[in-house]
Amino acid sequence: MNSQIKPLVAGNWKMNGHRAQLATFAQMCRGVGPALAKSVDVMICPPATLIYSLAAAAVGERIAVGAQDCHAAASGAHTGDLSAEMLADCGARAVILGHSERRADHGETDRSVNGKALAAWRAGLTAIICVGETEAERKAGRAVEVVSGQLAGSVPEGARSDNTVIAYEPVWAIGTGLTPTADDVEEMHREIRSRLCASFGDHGKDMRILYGGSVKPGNAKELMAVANVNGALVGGASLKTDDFLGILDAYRVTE
Ligand SMILES: O=C(CO)COP(=O)(O)O
Repeated sequence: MNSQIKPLVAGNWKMNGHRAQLATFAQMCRGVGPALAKSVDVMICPPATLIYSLAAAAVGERIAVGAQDCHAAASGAHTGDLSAEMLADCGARAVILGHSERRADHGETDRSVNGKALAAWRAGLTAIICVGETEAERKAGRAVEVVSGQLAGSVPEGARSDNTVIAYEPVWAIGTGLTPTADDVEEMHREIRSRLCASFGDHGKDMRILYGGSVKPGNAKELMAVANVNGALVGGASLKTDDFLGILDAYRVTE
């Protein structure tokens, strides 16, 4: 286990969940006791429609609430968009940025993600910046090059370990049940760490690097034990209490 950095397990609910899922969130909160919360930070990033209610339900609990995207501006004529300030106002503490689904569906670029990260910091939110190669890029032997380029373009100057989290999510592992081998994860996370250290010095050393892509209770322990893996960004398995708590078991300390 990576001892000196406190890991973070964040659930990304994507475009799933109605108000009925408040009950699921309450169950999850009951499953995260003080001992577990000592070894891992836990977060759920619901769709924007649920941020306020989940954040209200999270008061006094050990699960934080985050968002899935923000606009780079603080306010203005941007129909349908939400600013980082609005998300913070609703109780979000962090925002996922540059997820591959947003890069694919909404044409987000490293440059736009960079602007959104600055907006997140401006509003006092932690930016969870996603990077990851496609299957074709991995097969072409370009995975490290692609991820390095995304890091260089998406993570603004001034990134610190307390305002930025990196999430490595190979696109081909998202929602497919496929995961890279532990060796492949280790290689990529080592590469990401060395680039973060080169760009951000001590902050790069301490910045959390999450792994995301088909994390399940059955593989969490192995993946979370890989060097420089400081937690997980979980999609499908974060929608069900048992699955999510099963992933968190990777951080339960048995006495
Ligand atoms: O995209 C993801 C989290 O952001 C990963 O999704 P899955 O865990 O469903 O593969």
